[in-house]
Amino acid sequence: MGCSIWTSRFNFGHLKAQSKVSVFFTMIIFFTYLFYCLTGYCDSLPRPLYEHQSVRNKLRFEDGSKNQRGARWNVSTLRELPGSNQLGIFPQDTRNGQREISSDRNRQQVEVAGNLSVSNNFGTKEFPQAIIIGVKKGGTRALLEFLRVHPDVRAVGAEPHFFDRFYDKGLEWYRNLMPRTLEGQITMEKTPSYFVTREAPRRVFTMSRHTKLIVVVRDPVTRAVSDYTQTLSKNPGLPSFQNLAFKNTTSGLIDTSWSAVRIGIYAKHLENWLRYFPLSRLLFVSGERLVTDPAGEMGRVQDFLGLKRVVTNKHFYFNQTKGFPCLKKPEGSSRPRCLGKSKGRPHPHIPQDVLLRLREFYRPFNLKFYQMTGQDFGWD
Ligand SMILES: Nc1ncnc2c1ncn2[C@@H]1O[C@H](COP(=O)(O)OS(=O)(=O)O)[C@@H](OP(=O)(O)O)[C@H]1O
Repeated sequence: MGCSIWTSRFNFGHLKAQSKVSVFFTMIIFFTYLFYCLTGYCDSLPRPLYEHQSVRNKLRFEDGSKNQRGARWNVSTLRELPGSNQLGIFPQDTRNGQREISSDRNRQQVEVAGNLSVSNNFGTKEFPQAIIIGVKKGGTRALLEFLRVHPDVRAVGAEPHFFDRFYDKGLEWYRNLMPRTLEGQITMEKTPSYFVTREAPRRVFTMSRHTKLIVVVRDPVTRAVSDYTQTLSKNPGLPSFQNLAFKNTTSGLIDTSWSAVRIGIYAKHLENWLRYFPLSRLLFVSGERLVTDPAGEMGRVQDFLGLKRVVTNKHFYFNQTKGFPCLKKPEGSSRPRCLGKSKGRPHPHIPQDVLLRLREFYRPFNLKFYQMTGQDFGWD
């Protein structure tokens, strides 16, 4: 029956066999396209530039202005935008059940899995106005994830390592790694090895002398043990901590060529940065207080960055099992999340006399660092 309707409506009798075949295929293509559009995929086709612009012009902040610093997006306007759901603008539409920010890689997977935010599609890629330059194992990941909760902060998840490893790729390469930002939002990245890279201060200065620099510092002895723990986890055959820390165990001479020791001589590395940047461009965050009072430390960071104090006590809860503060609602998710297993892991036992000797070694450098920064971190 269906077949007879088909033949009565579309009588191809007068056409040659070849023409019949081409009409048949044209219709298949047409109906496939129609089906595609009905299921919503046509929205992903490229649109003319002026259409993108008009979409962008539709974006307004809640107070009615455009691009105003500190203002929030008018979410209802965004919901009305064509294709907004396909862009995954609203995290609640794209939850993927992942609870831990377990690593840089996972962070990116979370983003790729559908949590593309507004700024992934609108705005421009800018050089970072602020960089977390160190220190390794200081708590840099925690700080970056806490900052990403702020609506005016957009940050790269992975460590770009531009100013130490990939400088020859050029500044445009670096800028391209950045997430898109809207006016009023700041771009950030974190690469803890910058703090100890000799060329990094000059290179960052060349990019912009106005770059704000954040250093998360932690008791250098605990930091060294944390660093050692990380290397040990990748290489279980590693010699003992004391074997690596001392040039000679009987003389008790510290081996400063071991990076786990060298990184903790903060005063020496800071001197390098102060050749290019005034102290006012640097903020020193206490890694210890970031654990005991994350909201307090975040207050200082937001002030330094010229941001409204949005990330406060209400964003954190203390996870008893992990023994660390975790986020109630990290960026792009509405579920509580702690940092991954490699953050806040147990350290191996190091003999007390070894730790005391190392503490003694660091004392003069710590005092110098307190003087230089005007802050007493209380490690001694
Ligand atoms: N909220 C929260 N959750 C988990 N871990 C936290 C947190 N805040 C600070 N820390 C401390 O961060 C230490 C890791 O520092 P980094 O992120 O700078 O490490 S890395 O250099 O990026 O590898 C990590 O070091 P370890 O304890 O040695 O694992 C933690 O002590």
